Amino acid sequence: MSCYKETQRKTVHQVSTRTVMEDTVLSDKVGREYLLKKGSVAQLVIGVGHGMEEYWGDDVDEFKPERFLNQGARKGDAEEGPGSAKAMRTAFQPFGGGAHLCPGRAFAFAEMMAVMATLLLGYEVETLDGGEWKLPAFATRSVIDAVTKPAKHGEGFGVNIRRRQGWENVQWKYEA
Ligand code: HEM
Repeated sequence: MSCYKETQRKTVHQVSTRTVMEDTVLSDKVGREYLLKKGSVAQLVIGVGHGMEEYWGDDVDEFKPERFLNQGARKGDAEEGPGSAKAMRTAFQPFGGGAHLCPGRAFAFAEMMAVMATLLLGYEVETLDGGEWKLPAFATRSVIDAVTKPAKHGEGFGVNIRRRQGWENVQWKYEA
């Protein structure tokens, strides 16, 4: 679960687009005000909050699933600031929020868990040279990328997959 969330944090870069219905003033926590004019288009880039040190701490650039461990137990924590359960909850919006919160999120989660469980149970997955797996560098992303891609189109990032011994003839069936 924590790997799933950390992968989303590092890769989901969706943009929510809204039309401003009325002149609206937003203020930030240092008191600066921003006027959003009626009729203009506002875009909220989810990946920005996913990469801000003030929410995640100075290890924000690392792939570190442990940060999501015990999140349920930490829910009521009074602690604030970088890396706190509260800060992470505020910044972590892979499925958007509010009226347009992704209705497919449970389905997407079930699909990903099914694929991961299948791979872990039934297959051997190895790097091309048989060595340790390393997180690839990410390509520079633009605001229109929903998901961050590996640099150089994933060059050198292949894996060998084969059926695990004893699981060669297993047929997989998924029910929801
Ligand atoms: C990991 C996979 C997915 C991610 C990261 C994701 C992310 C998002 C985000 C961020 C939004 C909000 C967009 C906005 O605020 O304008 C959204 C909306 C939406 N998603 Fe997903 N989504 C995923 C999978 C799915 C799946 C599997 C389905 C359908 C089976 C789906 C259907 C929708 C629909 C219909 C909306 C529009 C909801 C509305 O406007 O009220 N999504 N999604």
